[in-house]
Parts: sequence; C-alpha cells; structure tokens
Amino acid sequence: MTVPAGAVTAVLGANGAGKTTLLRTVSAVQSPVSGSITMGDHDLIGAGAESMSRRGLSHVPEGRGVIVELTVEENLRLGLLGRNTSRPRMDIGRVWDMFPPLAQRRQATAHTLSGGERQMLVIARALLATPSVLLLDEPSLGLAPRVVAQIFRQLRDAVDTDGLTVVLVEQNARSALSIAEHAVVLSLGRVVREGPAADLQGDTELRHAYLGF
Ligand SMILES: Nc1ncnc2c1ncn2[C@@H]1O[C@H](COP(=O)(O)OP(=O)(O)OP(=O)(O)O)[C@@H](O)[C@H]1O
Repeated sequence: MTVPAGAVTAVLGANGAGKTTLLRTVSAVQSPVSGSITMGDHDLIGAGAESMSRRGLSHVPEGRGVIVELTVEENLRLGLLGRNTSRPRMDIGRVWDMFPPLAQRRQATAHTLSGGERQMLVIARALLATPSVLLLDEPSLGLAPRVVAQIFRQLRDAVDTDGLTVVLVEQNARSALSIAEHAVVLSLGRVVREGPAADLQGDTELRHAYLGF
C-alpha cells in the first residue's frame, strides 16, 4: 500500500484484519516476516523506534496512553520533549484552541478525564512533537459520535494547515472515509482494496462485504 504525503489515509477492515499489526510493523514495534517499508527514500525496516521519531514518525496506539498521575498540561509538555524543531507551528496555546475541553481542565490530573478527553490529550501530545507522519490506531474507540467528529475535524485541520500525513486505522469506516483522501481495506492481513476514499465510499458491494455500512 502507498500512503500519500500531506493527506489522510484510512486503513479499514473487520476485527482481526491486521490493522494494528500493520501500524506496529511500520513503527518498528513488531518485525515483518517479509516485504519492505519505505518513507521517502529511506528503508524503515530495522531502523529502530528512536530512528522513527527522528524521521518524524509518531504512533498513537489504541487504548489511549496518557500518564494518569500527571496533569493535562504536564502530559502535553512531554510531547514537547520529542519535538522536531524544524516544524515549529504547533504549541500548547494552539492545543487549547484545538481542544477547548482540555483548556478547561489544564490543571486537572489526567485520571479524572473522560475517554474523549484522554483521546484528545494523546493526539495533542503527539502533534506537539510535530511529526511529519502520524499513525493513529482507532481514535474513535468507545467515544460518542460528537466527540469523534470534533477529534476528526481537528485532525483534518492539522493535515490542511501543517501538511501532516495521517494513517488512520478505524473500524468506524464511515467516519474515517469522511475525512480521508485515500483508503486501504485489509482482510486477513492482506490489502483487498486501495484507492481514493470517495471511490470506496461509493462502492456498495465493498461496503457491505468489508466495511459494515
Ligand atoms: N499480514 C499478516 N500476516 C500474518 N498474520 C497477521 C497479519 N496481519 C495480522 N496478522 C495476525 O492477525 C491477528 C489480528 O491482527 P490485528 O490485531 O492487527 O487486527 P486488527 O485489524 O487490528 O483487529 P482489531 O480491530 O480487533 O484490533 C493477529 O494475531 C496478527 O498477528
């Protein structure tokens, strides 16, 4: 599969299709059995996790990952530590504008946040490191549609404003396709369809067979 730069690519497929494995392999958490992974001209296989962040690749795994003992603001400051200073557009002030619920709770300990607020926090923390490629695993999991819409709107804005490249793994195919330019459908660990998101959205047979809507 190919991920176009400066766009959102949705990675879709049923439970167990291999979406999480794909992201873990790209970000070097897991080793591939075969094949190749390249970013621009660079071969990523064997590069190691540290080298991934130097190349501007950031992975937000499923299941949140905020540090619950720290405040919202302290969690965000951790994102600044891994910052790629050649892309300085993102700062904590912009996070407060992007996610007003976080601004209201900036001194609150993260364990008091709702699921949606925690998801906003991990995405904001990843954005503060100013990655060029953001891998997001199921950011909508367990969240109310209104919160999902808010998070997706901000992601879309980061792509449009900063030229960020997003790989969005989602079971919520309808929402993911609504913000993606490009899409890939996985089944049993293989790509069964890849193309413009609008084409996949318009393909009723594909939607019924693989996307559940
Ligand atoms: N390309 C592949 N080749 C062989 N096995 C794979 C491949 N991709 C995934 N698997 C295996 O399939 C199983 C399910 O994969 P994975 O958890 O990545 O799916 P998923 O689409 O993320 O599912 P969920 O939506 O439930 O999180 C895992 O045991 C994984 O090791």
